[in-house]
This record gives sequence, C-alpha cells and structure tokens, in this order.
Amino acid sequence: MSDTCIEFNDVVAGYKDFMILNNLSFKAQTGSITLLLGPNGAGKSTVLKTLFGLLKPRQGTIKLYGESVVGLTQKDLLAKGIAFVPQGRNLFGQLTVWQNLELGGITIGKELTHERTPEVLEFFPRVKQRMNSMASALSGGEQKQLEIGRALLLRPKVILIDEPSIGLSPMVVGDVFKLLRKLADQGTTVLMVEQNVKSALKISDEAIALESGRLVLQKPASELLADPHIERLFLGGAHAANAAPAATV
Ligand SMILES: Nc1ncnc2c1ncn2[C@@H]1O[C@H](COP(=O)(O)OP(=O)(O)OP(=O)(O)O)[C@@H](O)[C@H]1O
Repeated sequence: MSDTCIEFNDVVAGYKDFMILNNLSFKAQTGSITLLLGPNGAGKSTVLKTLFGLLKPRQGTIKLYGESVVGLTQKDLLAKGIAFVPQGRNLFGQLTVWQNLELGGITIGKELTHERTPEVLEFFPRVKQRMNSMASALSGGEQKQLEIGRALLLRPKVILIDEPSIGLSPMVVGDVFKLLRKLADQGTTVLMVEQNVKSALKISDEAIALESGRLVLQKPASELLADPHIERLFLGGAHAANAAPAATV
C-alpha cells in the first residue's frame, strides 16, 4: 500500500475565467507536514480551498488515499477526516469558547464532542481556563488555538492549515508548530501554508513551492532550510533557489 495521502494530478482551478492553479501535480505523504511556499497570489490558499471542496477543479483529479474527492461536499470531506483551519479569525466571537467547540463538533454529535473535549483542551491549557469567556475576548493566539482545537475534535486524518502564525507571538507560534509536529508524528497529515518560512520548514518534512499556480520546486524541508537563496521563495524565483530541477512527483 502506498503512503500517499493527498494527490493532486494536473489540477486546473480558478475563479470565473481566471485560472489560479495551472496543471498542478504533487503528492503529500501520510503523517508528514508539507509546507506550501510561494509569493503572494501564487495560489497556495487556493490549493487548500480546492482540496476542501470550496472550489471545483476544471480539470485534473484530487485524491485522498487513492480515492477521488472531487465534487464532495464539506460535510463529506469532514466525514473523511479532512479538517480545514482557514486564514484569519473564524470563530463565533459572541459565543463562548465552549459553544464554539460544540459547534465545531456538530458533525460528530454532542456526546462525542463532550467526550473528546478534555483531550483537545489538554493541548491548550490557557483556552481550557476560559471555557465560559466570549471567544472574542481571547487573545489572538488563544483564538487560533481554539480554532485548531475545534478542528482536532474531529480527530482528523488530514489538517489543512492556512497561515496559522499570523498575529501570534513567536512563543505561541512555536507552540502551534510543535503541536502540528506532534500530530504528524502520530499519523496526521498536515498541509500548511505559512509565510514564516524558516520556522515552518524546521517542523516540516517536505516543501512545495508554487509560482502562478504551478509547482516549481519540491524538496525535503531540511534541504531547503540549508539553501542560502531561501528568501526568494517569498518573492518568486523559486527556480533560482532550486539547484536541481523541480521534482515531477
Ligand atoms: N474569491 C476569489 N475570487 C476571485 N479571485 C480570487 C478569490 N480568492 C483568491 N483570488 C485570487 O486568486 C489568486 C491566488 O490567491 P491565493 O489566496 O490562493 O494566493 P496565495 O498564494 O495564498 O497568496 P497569499 O500569500 O497572498 O495569501 C490571487 O490572485 C487572488 O486575488
């Protein structure tokens, strides 16, 4: 059996007539952290949105454990174990921490949600102390932790996470990254977009760089971390940072 968890094959996707992903192919291995890199507008978030069914590919296939997930609803995808933590703040600010968790567990029912809540809160002691606070009253870092906790309630096999470090202090970012590493080591597959490239590479297994929705580089994260031209990946020009030709997975 293959260890491939996520597979994009020749995917074309976009908005109206504007194609963002252009014949994108890549694979992500089970239990690994794959970091999506590239300049603004390269299509990194679009990869996550397309995988989570928010955008339908015009062409190509997207598979999870060898089975197509194209055309599935978010409910179906959640049931298959895919969780999405989008960029920015995605909580119900006027509801309590507890109510946000309950809503996050809506697809698994109240009983399972209540049963799993303590295990999730073990990861986030500060959030645990504030179960009855309005979500909007938590700090930015606590809110992001609650969002991740909400996703973990589903015991996901795959976590799609978009820019988790935005607005967080370096210490909180470190905690979030450590948690993602721990989850991956336990078998969860993580596909992450993150501008905090160096820190993210340190906990990632594989890095994929996009330019204009095309794959221009795929390398082990450790190899890329040692690359003196790494900054170019923020700005485009990944080819220049790529000593070897881009992998054709
Ligand atoms: N809902 C939308 N409708 C139309 N165009 C969109 C929409 N969402 C994103 N785009 C466009 O798609 C392109 C790729 O966006 P995407 O968010 O995937 O890029 P990104 O690589 O994640 O960039 P960033 O690092 O800036 O978040 C951008 O040009 C963006 O303006």
